[in-house]
Amino acid sequence: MKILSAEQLNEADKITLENEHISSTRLMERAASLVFNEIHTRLEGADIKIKIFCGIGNNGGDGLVIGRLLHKYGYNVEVFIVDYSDKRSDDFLINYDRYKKESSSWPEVIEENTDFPEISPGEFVVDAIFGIGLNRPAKGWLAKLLKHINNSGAFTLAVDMPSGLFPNKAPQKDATIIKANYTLSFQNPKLTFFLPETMNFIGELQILDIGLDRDFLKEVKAVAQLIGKREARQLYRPRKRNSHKGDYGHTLVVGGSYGKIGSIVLSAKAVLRSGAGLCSVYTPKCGYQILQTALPEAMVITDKAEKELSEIKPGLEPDVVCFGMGAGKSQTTANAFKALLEETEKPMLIDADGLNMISENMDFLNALPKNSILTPHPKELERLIGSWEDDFEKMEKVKDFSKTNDLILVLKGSHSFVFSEGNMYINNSGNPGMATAGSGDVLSGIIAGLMSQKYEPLVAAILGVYMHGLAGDICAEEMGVETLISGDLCDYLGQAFLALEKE
Ligand SMILES: NC(=O)C1=CN([C@@H]2O[C@H](COP(=O)(O)OP(=O)(O)OC[C@H]3O[C@@H](n4cnc5c(N)ncnc54)[C@H](OP(=O)(O)O)[C@@H]3O)[C@@H](O)[C@H]2O)[C@H](O)CC1
Ligand SMILES: [K+]
Repeated sequence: MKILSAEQLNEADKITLENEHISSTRLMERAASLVFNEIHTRLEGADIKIKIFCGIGNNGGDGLVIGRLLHKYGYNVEVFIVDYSDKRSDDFLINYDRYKKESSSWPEVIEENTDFPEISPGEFVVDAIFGIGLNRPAKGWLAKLLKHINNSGAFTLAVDMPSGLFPNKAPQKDATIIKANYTLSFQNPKLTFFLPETMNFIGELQILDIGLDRDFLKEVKAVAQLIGKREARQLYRPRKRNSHKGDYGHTLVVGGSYGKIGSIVLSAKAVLRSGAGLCSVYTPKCGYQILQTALPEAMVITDKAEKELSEIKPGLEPDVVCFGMGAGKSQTTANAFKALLEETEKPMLIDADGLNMISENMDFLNALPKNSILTPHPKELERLIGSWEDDFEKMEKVKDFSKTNDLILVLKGSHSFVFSEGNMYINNSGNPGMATAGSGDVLSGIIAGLMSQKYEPLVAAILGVYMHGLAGDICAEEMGVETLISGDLCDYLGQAFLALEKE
């Protein structure tokens, strides 16, 4: 699904009105009715106190329509006009009049602190103060009102966006923003819904298709692509019936050091569980028995050194090399890594200590095969590209870094991001249970396993990140987020592939 900016959504709005020959008031009615339906379906007429806070723009107009419909269906609803400006929009005014005509009570107007209503924890708040039109931080009594709502403990539903959050810009450090329990957003998700600094404001997210112009939405260049099941399924290639293990490639996992052999066991297991035909592991001598015992399906080749990688001479030609997990970063290993980079022509996957060694020897980047994949977590990323002011600066820096160096960068996080050629893909599977030791080693193995099956590196990165999250989601459903450990992710990959194939 495309993530669009406020400007693009306003443009879509305009084109829809022209092409459908409808008024903006009709479109508002359509959008807000969908929000009403969602509320009505869940509340089923319950006698719960509903307070709707409406701004004076079109987000506020939506709030008035929702209020009118809830009133019509007999809900216990109170509407408040948050009067932060006298530039009321036309559709706000039309719906303000309609609300007054069709409802027995008139909305209360809030103009200062003393007008704030009391809100109890058991109430239901609808936040329709600001939508995508927010263009500066909320200040003064308005910011206090947002805090008042946040502190009430009431269940808060945000219409289109939590008020105070920009759709495609970082908030100021001290900004006041509605902390929604649930966000019903129109047509397309907005970028700040997925960034680490702002994702916690939206609560649970649901996108409502309000029928904006299909052709426009198809053609417009997205700010980013959100990768869900539908998108992942389009990338997935089911196996042909008539095939053998040679068709699915050979992955070489290189890494491990004394005390860190578990990392490559996890990666190698994930390589095989994601469908690679063959997996070899190149590791210091101390890893031999562990690997042969823990993963008999893998072949093991050992370095001449006992405890660390000293020269990487596997004597075979794999389809893809997955390097770095548990490798350590001694000078000996760094030299071996540099030589490996220089000898390898096919795109590689580099993780963990491989990334750290690059950060300490940035000239290694010149030897990295084009289209290789780097999979840093935020700390490893910082070592690679330096620090950033906010999520937006980080994204710009990563885009530049991946473009300048002709590589694909997977930034791991609650929503992992994939960057390639200036484009951004945001993963929408996964859960907090996956923040556990070795989770990244499994991800590297999945992506490398897909690469060896001749998925293009970018496709392998996007699909791999999605499958990793999906395995985690299925696993967490069954065992809970606390209990999940990385080995489980490998074990649940099978269910994840089955779930992907299912409609
Ligand atoms: N896009 C669509 O397809 C549809 C959108 N709908 C809804 O419309 C809103 C967007 O409405 P809009 O009127 O553009 O903007 P807002 O309601 O979010 O904001 C209103 C005005 O508030 C002013 N503003 C911005 N920031 C502040 C601030 N910090 N303090 C005070 N005032 C502020 C700003 O005007 P200025 O001229 O003062 O700058 C805004 O214009 C969208 O989110 C949907 O809910 C439709 O109903 C369906 C179609
Ligand atoms: K809102």
